[in-house]
Order: sequence, then structure tokens, then C-alpha cells
Amino acid sequence: MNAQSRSVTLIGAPLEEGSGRRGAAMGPAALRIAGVDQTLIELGHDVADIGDLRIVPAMDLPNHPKAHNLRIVGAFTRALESSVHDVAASGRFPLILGGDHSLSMGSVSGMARYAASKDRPLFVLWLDAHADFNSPATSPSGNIHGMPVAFFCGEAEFAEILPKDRPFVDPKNVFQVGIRSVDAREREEIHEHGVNVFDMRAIDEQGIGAIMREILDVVTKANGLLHVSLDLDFLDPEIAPGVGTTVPGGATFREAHLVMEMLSDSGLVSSLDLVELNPFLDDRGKSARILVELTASLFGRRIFDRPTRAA
Ligand SMILES: NC(=[NH2+])NCCC[C@H](N)C(=O)O
Ligand SMILES: [Mn+2]
Ligand SMILES: [Mn+2]
Repeated sequence: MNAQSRSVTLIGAPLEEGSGRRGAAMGPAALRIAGVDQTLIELGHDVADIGDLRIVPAMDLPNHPKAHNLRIVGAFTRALESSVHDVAASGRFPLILGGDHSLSMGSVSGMARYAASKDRPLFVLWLDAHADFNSPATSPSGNIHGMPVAFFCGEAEFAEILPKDRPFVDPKNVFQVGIRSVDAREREEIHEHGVNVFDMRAIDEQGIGAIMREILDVVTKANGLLHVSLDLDFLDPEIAPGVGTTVPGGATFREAHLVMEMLSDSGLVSSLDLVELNPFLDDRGKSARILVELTASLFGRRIFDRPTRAA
């Protein structure tokens, strides 16, 4: 059923301090209860679960007035940067169970360091209602989960969270899909840095299939690695209510699965974040199960192996 059998390492990141509310720290537990490990095993993959990262606040970092809980988010950033890098370097696929979206400061930075060691460019597919390109200077909320893209592109320094010589992601290698909520200053920043944005209107007009083909083509030609960061609010809140920052008019169930199926066919994906699941807001585990089902599509589950009709 699955084209490729992979060795996957699950890394739990019970982080909620980057968002403006509590609950996302229960995300890793809900994803495990929804059967993320068993689902991957049934698809023929080798799965190791290293459990949840445990941190103590990084007291060398300042209490930043415009980046809330920086000492906790910074500690998770460091822990994830090194564990994601090490898992990738050992030849395994890091699958990060979140946790709010600030965790991508660590996961993507870890993959950026791994890609640099292989002399390959890192691309990021950011599936989200939000661009998450704020910085402490531009953020209207001070919530760090609105800042990870600017951080891993080297455009938002909060303090010395990671070594100064860390490799950054080129903003032109970031593809944002599903966007429908952007702050005023953030809009200018994205434009200025050349982030590739496919907003909901682009999905409506061009279709998600054409957009994915375009993105996968670029990554293939560059021989890149592709990190996928899936924010639950990419999906329409009608189908995925378990998230703190719902925005109406999101991707449909089938649009999201087609993204995952095309990613799976491409064989280009190196790593995955599942973020912003807030089980406290969910409807009887519905959103957790959807994230697990989407993960299954990314790892080879199909309705049929194509083609389904004789030539
Ligand atoms: N990962 C997320 N849910 N981000 C939401 C960000 C919302 C808003 N743009 C902010 O900076 O506060
Ligand atoms: Mn996000
Ligand atoms: Mn979001």
C-alpha cells in the first residue's frame, strides 16, 4: 500500500506557552490516544516514540515584554532543535507532536542545520490560516506562536536562543498554503522577504492540486528537503474545532487529504510538525483523529492505488 517504508521517530512537544491560552500541551497525549503510532505501524513503517521533551525554563534568556514566556518557548526551541537534528542525522523521520506552533522555531531550525550538513536546501510547506511571520516588534499579541516563520528565516531575533551562526531558511523557500488571517505589519514583511503565499483565494481559483504540483516541482528541481508544518487551523473549523485560533473559510477535508497524498507520492518530505491541537476545545477527539488520518495519507494510505481504470 505504501510506496516506501520509513523509520519514524515521534517527538512529543507539550508546549502551550507560545499561544495565548492553555490546552495545547495536551496535544501530544491526544494524538497518541487517537492512535498515531499504531496507524503508522499498520502502514508498514517502523515507529519509535521517544516520549515528551521535558524542559526547565532557560533562565539565561530575558523576560521579554513583547514575546510572552520566552524562557519556556526558548527552552523548547533548544531541545527540539537538537533532537530533531539528531533524529534526522540518524536517518529517521522526525514527527513532532505538538504543542503550539512556536515549536517550529526548534523543529525547522534543527532541520535547517541537518540540510546544511548535507549541502541541500531546506524548503518549508506551511499549512496554516496564519502566516506566523510576526516578530516581537510587529506582533499585536506578543504570542510567540505567531512568530516562528520569521524566527527560522533569521528575521526575528528575540535574544540568543540558538547559536548566532545557525543556518536560516531562505524565505523564498517557504510556501504558505491556506492563509486567511494576516496582521498589517506581517503582510508587509512577508511581501518584502519574498515568502510564497497561496491564500484561500488561490486555492479556490487554482485548485489545491495545481498549487501542490507547482511547489513540488520547485523542491524536486532544487534537490531540496521538505519540512511540512501542519497547523490544525489550516482546516475549516467546522471539521476541526479543536484549536484556539479558528478562522472560518479553511481547507476542506478532501483538500487537506489531497495535499498529503501528493506529498506522499512525491517522496520529498523529510519531517513533519502536527501543531495547535487543543484537546480542551475539541469535540470528542474529532480534530485529533483528523490529524492522525492526514498523517496516514502523508505516509501512504490511499483510497486506491492509481490508476483505478483500465487504459
Ligand atoms: N500559530 C498560530 N495559531 N498563530 C496565530 C497567530 C495570530 C496572530 N497573527 C498573532 O500574531 O498573534
Ligand atoms: Mn500557525
Ligand atoms: Mn494558525
